Amino acid sequence: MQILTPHVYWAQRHAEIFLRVELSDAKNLDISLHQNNTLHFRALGHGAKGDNEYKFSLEFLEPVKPEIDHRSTQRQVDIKIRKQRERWWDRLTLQEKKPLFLAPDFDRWLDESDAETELQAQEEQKISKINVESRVREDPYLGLKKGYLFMYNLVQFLGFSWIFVNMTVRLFILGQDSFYDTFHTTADMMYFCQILAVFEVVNPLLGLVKTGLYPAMIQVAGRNVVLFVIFGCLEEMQSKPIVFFVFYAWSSIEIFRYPFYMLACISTEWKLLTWLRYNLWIPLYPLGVISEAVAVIQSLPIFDETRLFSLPLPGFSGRSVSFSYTLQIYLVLMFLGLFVNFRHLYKQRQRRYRCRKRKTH
Ligand SMILES: CCCCCCCCCCCCC[C@@H](O)CC(=O)SCCNC(=O)CCNC(=O)[C@H](O)C(C)(C)COP(=O)(O)OP(=O)(O)OC[C@H]1O[C@@H](n2cnc3c(N)ncnc32)[C@H](O)[C@@H]1OP(=O)(O)O
Repeated sequence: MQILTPHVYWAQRHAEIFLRVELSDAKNLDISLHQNNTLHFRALGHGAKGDNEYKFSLEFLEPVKPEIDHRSTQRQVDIKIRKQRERWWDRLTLQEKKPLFLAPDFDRWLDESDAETELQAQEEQKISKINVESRVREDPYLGLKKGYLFMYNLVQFLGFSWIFVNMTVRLFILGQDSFYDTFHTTADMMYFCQILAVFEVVNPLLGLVKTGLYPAMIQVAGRNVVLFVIFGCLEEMQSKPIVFFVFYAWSSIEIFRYPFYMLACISTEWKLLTWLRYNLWIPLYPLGVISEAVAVIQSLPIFDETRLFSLPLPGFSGRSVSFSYTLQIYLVLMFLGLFVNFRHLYKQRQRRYRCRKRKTH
């Protein structure tokens, strides 16, 4: 039997060296370290030249620790070696010329600055773990708070799911006809969910969640104006198709946002759900605001006609200022609110993916 050299791929971190030996079903592994910096490898396995004995030696640039971790899988042999001094190496081997059988492992490859970022992220993770653990020790009501938040999110999730499923099923069955009675079929549940949504503002006020207070206020107040004032008070608005678009935009995001929070309460994360929570708003938020704006615009002549909520002018008997003027100011506020919340959601998204990127690199 010939003795051959396998292909070896390598990568490093500040503290470790990773070697991947391309040898499947490796047996009789003999991996040893000599004089602190020379690795000898010998094994029987299936490599580039079929079933054979393969071996190689590597004299490392600097001394490494004597203990070697290795794991043989069906496809390869993974070896992890710890450096004696935690520092970045310019190359793997003492000899400047790279051995022919050695190549970078691009699956694991990081350059020095990426490796530093990874190290930093690991440190931050450790610190936040310690913080969480100490918070758990410090806060005797943490379980109660998490339980309350979990229940709150569950109820909202069920409420918005009911609305979303109801509207979707009716859309499939009735087509466009379903637009006209969205309000009559789903308003009670929407009232319930949006009254409950006042807790979106209460929760950060009580320090239960890290939500920005103003974005939450804008969100809740903005939706409740449309729901209770525009749709709730004007019967003429209730049978308009725009109700469908407003309710659909709201419920489409909430069926993902609330389960995302539920999982956060039990320290769990589903990548797809996180992705949906932090991306779906990009098309939905402008669509939602545009739909709400259309609803407000459609209500203006109705307020002019019915004089509902109009402000009596003192000294001008029988004359009043129509509520539609207030709503026109509100329309401007809406777009300011859209800007504030869009920026907030964008920052939340950046924050989430910055943390994730650090974790996965
Ligand atoms: C009468 C005067 C009226 C004046 C108002 C005038 C302006 C009106 C403007 C109206 C515009 C509104 C338009 C709107 O209605 C349109 C739509 O909604 S369209 C549909 C699309 N919409 C969306 O996508 C927005 C959905 N809403 C939100 O995302 C939130 O409400 C918002 C406050 C905007 C942002 O959320 P938040 O700041 O909480 O961000 P995060 O989700 O990243 O959470 C931060 C951390 O807090 C934890 N958290 C938050 N809530 C909970 C909870 N309930 N349970 C558990 N944990 C929670 C979350 O996990 C994050 O923690 P970590 O950082 O550790 O991950």
